Amino acid sequence: MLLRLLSPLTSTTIYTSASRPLRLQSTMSSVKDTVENAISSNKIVIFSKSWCGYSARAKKLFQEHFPEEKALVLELDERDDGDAIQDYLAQKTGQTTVPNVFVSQKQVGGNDKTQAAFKSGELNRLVNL
Ligand SMILES: N[C@@H](CCC(=O)N[C@@H](CS)C(=O)NCC(=O)O)C(=O)O
Repeated sequence: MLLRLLSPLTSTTIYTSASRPLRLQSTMSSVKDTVENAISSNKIVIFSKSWCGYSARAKKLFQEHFPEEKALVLELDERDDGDAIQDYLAQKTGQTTVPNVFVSQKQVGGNDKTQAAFKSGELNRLVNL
């Protein structure tokens, strides 16, 4: 990359290769916006995959125990930006798997942690913040 940029014979390559990071950058910032807006504008956000059993159990917990609260569910396998959202969440939270649950802007975690937070009363506390 550096050699290409320094070579006077590859000026067209300079433009081609320079446009790629710019496009990547704008994709990354719109994914960041998508995730951060979802979290800041919704009390309950579940980053999920439609075929995932752990995601299904987390979604069911909220439907059963907090039916009055409407959770925002993003099914990452059904979106073009799903992989990029998963990568961004990994960067943000250190968690690479779905579901990735947020309540009142706080990351709760995957299904196991969400079930544990429900049992301990922490989930109820966060929902009612
Ligand atoms: N212990 C985790 C397990 C989550 C898990 O294994 N999720 C799978 C999908 S069901 C996953 O994210 N696999 C990697 C992927 O789909 O990229 C939890 O309770 O949430």
